[in-house]
Amino acid sequence: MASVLVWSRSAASRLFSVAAVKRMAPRPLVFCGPSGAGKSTLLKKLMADHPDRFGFSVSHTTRSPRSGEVDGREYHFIDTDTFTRQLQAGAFLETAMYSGNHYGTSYRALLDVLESGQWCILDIDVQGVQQLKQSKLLTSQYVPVYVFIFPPSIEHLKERLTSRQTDSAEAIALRLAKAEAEMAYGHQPGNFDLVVVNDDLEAAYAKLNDFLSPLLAESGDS
Ligand SMILES: Nc1ncnc2c1ncn2[C@@H]1O[C@H](COP(=O)(O)OP(=O)(O)OP(=O)(O)O)[C@@H](O)[C@H]1O
Repeated sequence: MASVLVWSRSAASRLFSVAAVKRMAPRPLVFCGPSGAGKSTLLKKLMADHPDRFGFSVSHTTRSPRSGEVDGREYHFIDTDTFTRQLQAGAFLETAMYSGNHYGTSYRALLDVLESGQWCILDIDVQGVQQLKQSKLLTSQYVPVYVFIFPPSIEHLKERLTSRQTDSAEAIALRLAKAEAEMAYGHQPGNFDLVVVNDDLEAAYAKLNDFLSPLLAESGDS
């Protein structure tokens, strides 16, 4: 009887520690939405409210480094042949092409952040989200949280992109053209765990934070 009790205690503590390990696992946080919807603005607030809980993975790109950019810090800068080889070897979780250059998030880059104990923010477009949803590693081991940020309207989006003053008129037109299809994907039920309309910034942030805070608490102190 005593030995059964001893076994039960150790079994219970084993079970408890397995549950604790599961509970502790940080998660990939996927942020999607049209350019100018306010993803970076909301992420900045989230990171300020939960210091040290989030990290960004370092992507690979075939574009040339800009002045001040350091290989391995802003991006891993690689040539097209290397990108193609790594892509064929299955190194990337998601890839995209912008302005004639390849970009990709490698499994390794994501795992580096998660294994350091931080949630990993993935600010990616709809194609990236679709690729991520195919990933067996993510669905079985690391379950992402998918968030979509909507602007109040296309008119607001245009106004925000224009007043941000970071893009040419041509680039803004391209971003707006892409926005409609992206928002249609965001509207489809089941594609995202949370959708937020970023109209009033404080209200939008409160909705995001109310949703994420309990999830963060599950994987450590928030
Ligand atoms: N709720 C809001 N009301 C008004 N302006 C906002 C709001 N949220 C963000 N903005 C402004 O809109 C502009 C676009 O926001 P932001 O750069 O965060 O968008 P983004 O989705 O990260 O875009 P991108 O994908 O191009 O990086 C910024 O100038 C930002 O200050």
